[in-house]
Amino acid sequence: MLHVESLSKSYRIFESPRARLKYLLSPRALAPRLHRALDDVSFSLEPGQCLGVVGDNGAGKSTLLKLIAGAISPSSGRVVREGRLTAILELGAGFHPEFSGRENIRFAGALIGIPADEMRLREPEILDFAEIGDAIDRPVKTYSSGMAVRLAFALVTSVEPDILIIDEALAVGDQHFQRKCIERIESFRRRGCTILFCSHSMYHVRRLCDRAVWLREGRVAATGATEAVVSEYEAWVRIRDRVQTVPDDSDAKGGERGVQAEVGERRLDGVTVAGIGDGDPGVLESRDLAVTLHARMPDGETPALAILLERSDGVGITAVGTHADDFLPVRQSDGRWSATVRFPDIPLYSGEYQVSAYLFDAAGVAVYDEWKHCARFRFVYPTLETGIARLPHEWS
Ligand SMILES: Nc1ncnc2c1ncn2[C@@H]1O[C@H](COP(=O)(O)OP(=O)(O)OP(=O)(O)O)[C@@H](O)[C@H]1O
Repeated sequence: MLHVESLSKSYRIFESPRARLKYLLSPRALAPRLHRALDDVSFSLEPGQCLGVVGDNGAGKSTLLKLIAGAISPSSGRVVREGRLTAILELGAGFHPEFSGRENIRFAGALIGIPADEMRLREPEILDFAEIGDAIDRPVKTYSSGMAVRLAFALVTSVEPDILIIDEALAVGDQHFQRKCIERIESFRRRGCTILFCSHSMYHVRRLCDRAVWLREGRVAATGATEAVVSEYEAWVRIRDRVQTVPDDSDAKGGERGVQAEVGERRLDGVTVAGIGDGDPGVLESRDLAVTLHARMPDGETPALAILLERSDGVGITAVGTHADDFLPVRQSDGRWSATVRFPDIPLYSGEYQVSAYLFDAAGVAVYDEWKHCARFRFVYPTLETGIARLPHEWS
């Protein structure tokens, strides 16, 4: 239904409007800087699949959706799609501000290829869904952003498309409107409509999408089943939010330091999980889970070490760190720092689990190194209950 192949987009960045004009008038003028907003993105969607597009502000989500909708053209790569596509790209974009909502409905019909008389037939249903009352005959420039998006959503979904693109449309609606939108999106999906849904609301992405793609600085950071991708993104956000500027006297080049930082002297140097048998993943042979972390730090600095334990589908179980538990890692004779965390009689159910390791500064603020999913294991618990963890409990 939709095939996106090595899609990239670079925007030209001009120093000023004047520089833009000069460049347009004379190709020999100073060439603009290029900003790569999307870099080599590929995926395919089948009919009825709903893809959530997640990522930080400026990660390239809207650029991707605009390219798929054909609103802008790619610098390289291609989009192959079938059937009728409709899109809500930017709130209210496409509406003419001076004209009324009703007039805009008629223009929009022409734009999405619906004849005027058919559009008139659909009008009552659109008005009914948008629920903006008399405002339909007022100029769109007087609408609140919530009203504009109600009308945009009602309009775009008045004809069932084969591919529907929704960029952040639910964010401004109230709960009643969000519920209606979700119901409509779900009914489209059941009937085989392919949907791309971009949102900062992980709740909505989890609710609506069966697949997700996480964009980071224009590149695909993760893609796959929604829960795995969204949890990975959320874990990364949690870590990133703890990041602060590294002091000037460090070997860092300054600025904000993310989890991908390559700080040569500050790095993880080994992670082991005790008692994992052969296999992929091997079975944890003990009821206790013990993870040992090793790290290197420059002389005079102490590290904080942490692990994140997740189910293999990305559902987080727990994150623990030496800084939070007031434990100082131990300096070994070879100069490495080490710490072992032990979970006695680990309260998990049978399943596959993964461990990620992190190296922080002593306060647990700056992230120096991260080994994501560096160890995996299977845990076998001899009863049939399911869930995330076995909570201590009692009956009475
Ligand atoms: N027309 C443009 N000209 C120049 N740069 C642009 C243009 N449109 C977007 N960009 C830049 O491209 C990058 C990706 O922007 P995009 O709008 O796709 O991000 P996004 O993930 O949708 O962000 P948000 O969550 O804030 O909507 C950003 O750095 C943005 O500043």
